[in-house]
Amino acid sequence: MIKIVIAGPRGNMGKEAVKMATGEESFELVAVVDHRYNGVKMNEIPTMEQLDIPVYDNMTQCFENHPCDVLIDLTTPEVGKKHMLTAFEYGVRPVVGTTGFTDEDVEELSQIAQEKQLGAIIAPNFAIGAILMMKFSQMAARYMPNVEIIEQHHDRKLDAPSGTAVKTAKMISEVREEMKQGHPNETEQMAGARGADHEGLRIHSIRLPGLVAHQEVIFGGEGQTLKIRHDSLNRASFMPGVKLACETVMKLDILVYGLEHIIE
Ligand SMILES: NC(=O)C1=CN([C@@H]2O[C@H](COP(=O)(O)OP(=O)(O)OC[C@H]3O[C@@H](n4cnc5c(N)ncnc54)[C@H](O)[C@@H]3O)[C@@H](O)[C@H]2O)C=CC1
Ligand SMILES: O=C(O)C1=N[C@H](C(=O)O)C[C@H](O)C1
Repeated sequence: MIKIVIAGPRGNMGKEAVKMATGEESFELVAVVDHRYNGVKMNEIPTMEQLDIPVYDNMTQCFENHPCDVLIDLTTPEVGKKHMLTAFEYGVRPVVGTTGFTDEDVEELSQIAQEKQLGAIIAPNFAIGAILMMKFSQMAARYMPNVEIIEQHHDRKLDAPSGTAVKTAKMISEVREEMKQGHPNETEQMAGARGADHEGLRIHSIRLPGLVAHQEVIFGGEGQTLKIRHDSLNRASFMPGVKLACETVMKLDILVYGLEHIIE
């Protein structure tokens, strides 16, 4: 039985993760952490799943009262990092879907995981199809290095570009030399028209109500284009990946950044 705590249980992802964790026979949800509520049960909060599970507004207090194996964090980057540091102190393995971590954050957290020999997973995208989209894009970039990313998300999203777009760009950079794209003399008539620049690869972020999470990676070559696209149509699409991460993190003694390292 893997004992789990979830941070962010009222969020889009947190709600889905609560359903997943309580629906799995080998998982036990022991508590949740939400910055607005403390000392109540989930079923006393109308916006939470109606469960007889304690709610804390403080991770330390939560871990003191409920020893557990895995923390699932689905909050914001500042909060997620703090939660991870507390989890490491208590020997709890973090599974983090929260996006917006800097390279320095990931490096710092990796070092701590290594020192403590404690498993941790930060996954910018838990959807299996999105992992494949990233892997296929890396494969295509070897042959078609002119590439741009268009990511589309709901308008409640805080970070841009998305964690998935940043991870895709980094994976492409492993096989593509830094290269400026477009006309050498191009200018932006309006700031931002050419999107964000990752080693010459452009990333464009669209935010609109009605969207969930979508990404298209477009490659251009002489007389041809290639488009690799993934769409998450709901948050349930992420849950098989969250489940797999919770199971896998128990066998790790380092931090793994990206589910592509787990799905071979
Ligand atoms: N890795 C993946 O596959 C996915 C990652 N995400 C990421 O997960 C994060 C959450 O996304 P959503 O659920 O859509 O956002 P959301 O805004 O619906 O939920 C975030 C929740 O965190 C809670 N929160 C904020 N501060 C907190 C604190 N100190 N302690 C406990 N809870 C706190 C908020 O109350 C809110 O309920 C974002 O960073 C998003 O980019 C989202 C979808 C998929
Ligand atoms: O905020 C979201 O919704 C999502 N965030 C992740 C990201 O930033 O890539 C994963 C997915 O795209 C949904």
